[in-house]
Amino acid sequence: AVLADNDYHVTMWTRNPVQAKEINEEHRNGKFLPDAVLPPGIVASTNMEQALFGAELVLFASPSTAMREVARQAAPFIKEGTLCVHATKGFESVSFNRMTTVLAEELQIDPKQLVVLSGPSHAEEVIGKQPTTVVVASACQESAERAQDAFITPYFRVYTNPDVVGVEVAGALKNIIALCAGLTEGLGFGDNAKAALITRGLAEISRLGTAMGANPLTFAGLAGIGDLIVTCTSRHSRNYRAGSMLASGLALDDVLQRMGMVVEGVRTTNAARELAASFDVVMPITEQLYQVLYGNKPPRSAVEDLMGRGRTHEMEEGAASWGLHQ
Ligand SMILES: NC(=O)c1ccc[n+]([C@@H]2O[C@H](COP(=O)([O-])OP(=O)(O)OC[C@H]3O[C@@H](n4cnc5c(N)ncnc54)[C@H](O)[C@@H]3O)[C@@H](O)[C@H]2O)c1
Ligand SMILES: O=P(O)(O)OC[C@H](O)CO
Repeated sequence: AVLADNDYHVTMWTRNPVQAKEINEEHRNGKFLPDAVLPPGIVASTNMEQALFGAELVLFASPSTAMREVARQAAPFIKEGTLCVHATKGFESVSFNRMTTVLAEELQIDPKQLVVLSGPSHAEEVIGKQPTTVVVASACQESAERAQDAFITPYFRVYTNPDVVGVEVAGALKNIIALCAGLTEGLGFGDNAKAALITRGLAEISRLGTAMGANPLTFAGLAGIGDLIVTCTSRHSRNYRAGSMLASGLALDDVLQRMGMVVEGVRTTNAARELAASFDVVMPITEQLYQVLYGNKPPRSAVEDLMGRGRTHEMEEGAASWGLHQ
């Protein structure tokens, strides 16, 4: 819808013919955005070749689990020089690859053509043209600026950033903390607990991200603290809502069934735990959520264990010195 507002001819690809028909004939996407009317110029197709014909920009927005499969189908129809942007917030299962890695492998294009778009941007508000800010990151400044030009509108402000790793890692990991924020709300805890999760969550996201090669400052930006705030506080967040349902005692499978939409934080918790182990990074919140999701640990015990951890310094080892600030 943002691209259509910028006068692009937009074709959406979906595997679901009923959804394509609804978009084409009623300009609605009822299951996902029930209250919205789509710009009438948007066309939907189940035919990948038709959808990508002549495209100068392709936006991949599948769940992370489907990215490789969708990119593989798209690859034969993407021409040289096409800008490939993705808005997916997660890692690939098993390989724990970032999404630009998956896209580079499947599309066989120069990584300079790849861009990640991330930040606090619930679709329900973007479609209503509510003021929203996002970041586009690419290894190539020109590609980032092409994406910025394509997406920027008076209600959708786009910043650029060269830190692809940081923007992708921040966007994926914030969903873990949002699940936890929903859990604490469901347990009846208050705003102090939520603020603690956001702050200490940001600390462990930054630790893993910098170990993976990110610029620490990215985590103070839109993809980092910006998306953490919105996902940990918004009624639109599926991760937050799923966390709150888990706290009510529902089994994980039942929660996912009821959500009927992707809850990226569930798989990302496993991915982050594995990445933390391989980069030798401590992620206590992620570890406790993993035990709740995959080890049947009662959420209340997880909170007790987090609160009862050994005493630590707020900053990284060596990042602060008593002598300097007294
Ligand atoms: N919804 C938001 O506000 C929002 C904002 C920014 C980023 N994201 C990210 O975008 C990604 C997608 O989220 P969403 O909200 O659109 O999820 P969703 O669950 O609402 O929709 C996912 C769509 O992908 C389709 N799909 C699933 N598996 C597929 C496959 N194998 N092949 C083809 N299509 C498949 C589903 O049928 C559905 O239409 C996620 O990584 C999410 O974190 C979402
Ligand atoms: O609904 P969620 O929890 O998947 O969050 C959607 C977006 O990532 C918010 O920026």
